[in-house]
Amino acid sequence: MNHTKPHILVIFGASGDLTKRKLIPALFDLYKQKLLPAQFAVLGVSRTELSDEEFRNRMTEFLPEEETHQSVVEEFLPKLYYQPLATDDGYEYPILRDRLATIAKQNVIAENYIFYLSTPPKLYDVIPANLASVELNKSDDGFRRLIVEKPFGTDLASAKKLNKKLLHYFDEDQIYRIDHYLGKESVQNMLVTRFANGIFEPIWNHNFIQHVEITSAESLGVEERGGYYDQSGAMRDMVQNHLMQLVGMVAMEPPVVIEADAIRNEVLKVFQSLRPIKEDDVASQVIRGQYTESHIKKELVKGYRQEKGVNPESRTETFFAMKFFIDNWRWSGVPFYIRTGKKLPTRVTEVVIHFKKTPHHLFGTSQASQQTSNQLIIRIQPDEGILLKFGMKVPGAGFRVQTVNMDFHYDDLADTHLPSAYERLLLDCMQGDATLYSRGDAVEKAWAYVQPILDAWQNNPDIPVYGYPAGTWGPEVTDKLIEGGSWRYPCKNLSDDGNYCEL
Ligand SMILES: NC(=O)C1=CN([C@@H]2O[C@H](COP(=O)(O)OP(=O)(O)OC[C@H]3O[C@@H](n4cnc5c(N)ncnc54)[C@H](OP(=O)(O)O)[C@@H]3O)[C@@H](O)[C@H]2O)C=CC1
Ligand SMILES: O=C1O[C@H](COP(=O)(O)O)[C@@H](O)[C@H](O)[C@H]1O
Repeated sequence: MNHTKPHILVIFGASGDLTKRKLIPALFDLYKQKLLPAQFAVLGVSRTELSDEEFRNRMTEFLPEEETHQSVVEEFLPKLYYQPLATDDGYEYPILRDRLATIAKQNVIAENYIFYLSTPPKLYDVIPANLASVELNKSDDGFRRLIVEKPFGTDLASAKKLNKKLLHYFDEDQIYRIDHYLGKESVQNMLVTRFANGIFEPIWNHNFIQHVEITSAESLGVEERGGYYDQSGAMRDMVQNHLMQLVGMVAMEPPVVIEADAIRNEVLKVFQSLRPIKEDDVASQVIRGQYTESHIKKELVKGYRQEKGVNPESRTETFFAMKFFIDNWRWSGVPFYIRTGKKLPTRVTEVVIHFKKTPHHLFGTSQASQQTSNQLIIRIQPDEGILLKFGMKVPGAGFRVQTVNMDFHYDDLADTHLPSAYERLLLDCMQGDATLYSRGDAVEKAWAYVQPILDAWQNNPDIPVYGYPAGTWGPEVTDKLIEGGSWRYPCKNLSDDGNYCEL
């Protein structure tokens, strides 16, 4: 059943990269699956002069080419409209209000509007103010929702300021702060793995878990985004938002119900329980790195400082790793390790739960032959799935133990469409479900947690930025972060490791 009410989705920043690469293809996929209401329209808005027809033509390039879709594409395109507008000029907003009313009338759409901010962040407070100036922010007759893209500020102070401004014009329940990691099917599956399985739930705590490792690696560098990235770095780009949200999902208590506030309350509690990092401990608990020139598969690869838009003396981190603790009943004493970086050997995001070893060594005399440490690997991407590693007897004489795999891959499910993160999140917002969107208080709490790290880096130039050759797993010193253990070095396929590893 389609629970989505008729509405118009207004995309600010419609001539930009995100709109063409992610938003329009996601909307098309929803349309194809008949998940959009019959009365639905998209109004693209930005300064570039384009007609409706020109906008439709531009977007066509980003829709799938398969012949079977051509008729669907032809049905979909007329739903797209375009309005050139100086988005930062309040005087132009009556034009927007009138255009919306006309589209609504033409298509018999009730005046329900979603405003998507896909512009440079400097407009995130300007556009809501301008919408309010023509009373597009509130209505008694229809809904008004605001989707805000990341980044939500660049530090704690700016995040608070942004929240305050947004809340001046929209209520919290109208605001949808997007974190596309929460839209990933495999991230949501973490809740199901944890809370729908009697075998996992009882052991998900400090009694059974030795440590938790979270990796989000990218093989790409900064590509065309050097200018943006050099002002941001891995901490602001990936850690404060996506990785913190993953930590929330792994560590949260069971919510009372699967509803937005119940889940978001539990995520907030995790952030509230993070043991604060002291500025003085940053050098030992946190590692930052930057990729340097190297050869990957015999090809010379640029170092970060040679990338377009990057300061040749930049100290911006393209790699980040950290050890931290969650001081609550469930996680007392369990170290968490996270790492993320660009130009690492492969693109992979996964959570590895390392279970404690058995209390007594029964089999064999050497450490290696006696025990395996069981691992549960939740693969977010690619090859989405779950892998359990456990010890089995090597057939034959004696009792030698070897580690074997039990795995599930989403790909094995026949005919299952894994929705893209934007597809899922857009649909949720259309249905008024904010469960997979970040709440303002949690965003601020996440910033508050990482702020001492940013301060330490700013105040203490002696904290090193370690170099690592592009195509490697980050600075060598990262290996020493995990006490008594080592990082998993994942391959493209979830189940591969050891002697065979396709990257
Ligand atoms: N691209 C991506 O994959 C991701 C992007 N984001 C975030 O989404 C937002 C949009 O990103 P992206 O599409 O890549 O950005 P682009 O630079 O490609 O597009 C920016 C858009 O904003 C419009 N715009 C309106 N007013 C202004 C103004 N005053 N100055 C500059 N541009 C203006 C531009 O169009 P015009 O010049 O015609 O007005 C353009 O359509 C950013 O905040 C980014 O951080 C987040 C995650 C991923
Ligand atoms: O938000 C961002 O995420 C992407 C990584 O997203 P993924 O879905 O491909 O894992 C990252 O490349 C980008 O720098 C960052 O802004």
